[in-house]
Amino acid sequence: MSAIDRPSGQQQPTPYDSAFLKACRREPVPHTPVWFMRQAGRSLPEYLKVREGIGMLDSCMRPELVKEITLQPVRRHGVDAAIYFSDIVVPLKAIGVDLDIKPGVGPVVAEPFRTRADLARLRDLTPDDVWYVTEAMGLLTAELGTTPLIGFAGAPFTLASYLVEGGPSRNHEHTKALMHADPELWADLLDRLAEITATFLTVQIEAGASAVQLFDSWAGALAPADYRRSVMPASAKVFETVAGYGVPRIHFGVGTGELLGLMGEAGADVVGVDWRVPMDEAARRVGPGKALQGNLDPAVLFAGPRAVEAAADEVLRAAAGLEGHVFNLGHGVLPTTDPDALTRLVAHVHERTAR
Ligand SMILES: Cc1c2[nH]c(c1CCC(=O)O)Cc1[nH]c(c(CCC(=O)O)c1C)Cc1[nH]c(c(CCC(=O)O)c1C)Cc1[nH]c(c(C)c1CCC(=O)O)C2
Repeated sequence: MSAIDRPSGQQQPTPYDSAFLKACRREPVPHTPVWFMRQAGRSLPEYLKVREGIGMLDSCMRPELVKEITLQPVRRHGVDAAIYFSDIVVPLKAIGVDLDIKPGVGPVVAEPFRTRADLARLRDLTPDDVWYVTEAMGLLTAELGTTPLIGFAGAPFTLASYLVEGGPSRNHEHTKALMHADPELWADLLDRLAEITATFLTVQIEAGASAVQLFDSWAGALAPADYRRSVMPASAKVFETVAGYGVPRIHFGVGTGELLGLMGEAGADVVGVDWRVPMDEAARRVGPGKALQGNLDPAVLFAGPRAVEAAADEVLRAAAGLEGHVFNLGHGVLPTTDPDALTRLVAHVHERTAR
């Protein structure tokens, strides 16, 4: 039985009836569910402790450690979902791309992708390449019980940006240059990445993920016409490949106010919204038939409890008319965030929205 099937008879309870999955399916909820992008990580002292002396990518390949880090924010904050501890570049590393995650910088690729010959460096991903994901997810779902586990992957465009730039980039100039100068090579590159990403998500769903999120973090750098023509087909292919499992598919990017409609159209069930667009306006842009996730500005968490509550209430007011709302930040938890501010925020949203 997969994690999303409705439990029946004497079977173990599953996450199917959790507030998070109900909100994703746009069903009535007992309270608005909350989780935070980057909830597992540097804001938690218990994370820093277990990660001591272990590289980021190494830590992603140790199932017991992944289990512990994934569970930490669930235990501490009482969030409504766990997000699997990994990184968007893990599947690329798993097929042999020479890359590392540099602390304070992000993913750095030894030899940037620029030519057709580079495509040969992107072989198919197989489940065996990421055996540790299957193992860690098995450990996690056994422990999480009715709490849903969210799997994730980087979207083809965001992965391509790291590969082509060779690392984090403000302007994505090499990536956009390739997209415009050699549309055929660009399409082939994104299609390769879509296949790898789809396989990576499939592995996670088969191992028990109750929902999956596609992070197209840097898609907001694109004009809508370029997104539609040169990026959306690859992301749509990813969503289409995993559609048959029936697990909610979340699609998120930063600065994507002008792309929200297209990001829904790409095949998402839930569209992630950053803090720049109010939730009611985001709902208009996305259109009917989709749930929304978001969108408190992560920097507001530094403003003290009263200001955080006021800002959270504003998000809830704007989202009040939505059919499905998953409360989240508009981007990831900032590393210096006070964890207690997150714990208080979860309790506040639950209290305010209890029905
Ligand atoms: C763009 C992107 C990356 N990785 C990810 C994205 C998309 C989300 C987003 O837009 O923020 C996704 C990601 N990365 C990580 C998670 C874990 C799950 C969670 O959300 O709690 C998730 C969902 C762990 C991580 N991934 C990384 C860390 C920090 C490294 C560490 O703790 O040593 C963690 C906890 C490293 C990483 N990896 C990446 C960056 C930009 C960084 C930060 C670099 C830095 O500032 O040090 C690439």
